[in-house]
Amino acid sequence: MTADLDHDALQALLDRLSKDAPRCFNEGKVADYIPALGEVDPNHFGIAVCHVDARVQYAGDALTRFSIQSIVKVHALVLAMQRLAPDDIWSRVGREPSGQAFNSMVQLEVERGVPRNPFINAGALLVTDLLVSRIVSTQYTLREHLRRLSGSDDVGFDERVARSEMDHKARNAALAYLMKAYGNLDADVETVLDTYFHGCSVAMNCVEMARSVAFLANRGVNPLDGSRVVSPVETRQLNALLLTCGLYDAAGDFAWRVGLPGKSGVGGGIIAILPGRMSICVWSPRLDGYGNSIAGRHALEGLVEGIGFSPLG
Ligand SMILES: NC(=O)CC[C@H](N)C(=O)O
Repeated sequence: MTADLDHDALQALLDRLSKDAPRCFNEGKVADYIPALGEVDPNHFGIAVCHVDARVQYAGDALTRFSIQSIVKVHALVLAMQRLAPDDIWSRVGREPSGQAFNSMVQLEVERGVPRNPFINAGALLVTDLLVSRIVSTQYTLREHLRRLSGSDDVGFDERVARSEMDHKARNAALAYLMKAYGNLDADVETVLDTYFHGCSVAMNCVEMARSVAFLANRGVNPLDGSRVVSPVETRQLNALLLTCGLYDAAGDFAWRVGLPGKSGVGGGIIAILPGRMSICVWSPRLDGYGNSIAGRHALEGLVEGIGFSPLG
């Protein structure tokens, strides 16, 4: 097993992945259903890893901030797990892969307003509802949570992106109202949407993002400051959910190719966890039809191959 590539060998691997990434730049396109996201230069690529001893290594545009979008669904769920009893969460949202697009409506109707998991849009709206119903100033709390986890105290919302999402809210609003109609959403729908869109709008770079999820590689402890984020059992549960549901209806293919728990966002970011070793964040804005970064996924395949180890064998 070569899981413990030394510093220089891993750096050489990250540099090579970054150099090879432009090969993917003729495929896929930037998410433009949120107009403010459509303005991003599509040909960026960045990659960062955060080791469980808090050391960071990176290559490419790893210090350029991007819209974290659905990756925030992980941080929002963690906040809910910190503040609420398990039953309060899991009686309202499932833990099964959806096999449907991240913003699909069909299943939600058939399953009477109970989202399949917290990582599709309906599930994240539900988690947001849990948060806004119980926490005063959820946006502020979420921002502080991200700042603490990433170790960057200027991480914040991109108001232009949040507004752009609100201006094009129809589908997310439909999901939220459908849950409301089934009695599975307590708070005011517009408040839930505004809070959810602000979470999606947060701008972070690959280094900040890798740091913010390093606790998932470290049995629930943030290696930056030694603070406990979640318990070891909750860490395992979160990683299980990431592996089965983190890339929506491409979760099976991602597990097949990369073999790591992961979460993508339509800003082109993907996080992945190598338990016991490191967290990873890649970013490249061109997306495939599932809303996942093409160059990002390729790079993660290359990284796992280069490291020669995955928790799946
Ligand atoms: N997959 C994503 O990143 C989707 C997030 C986006 N803000 C949306 O709600 O549509």
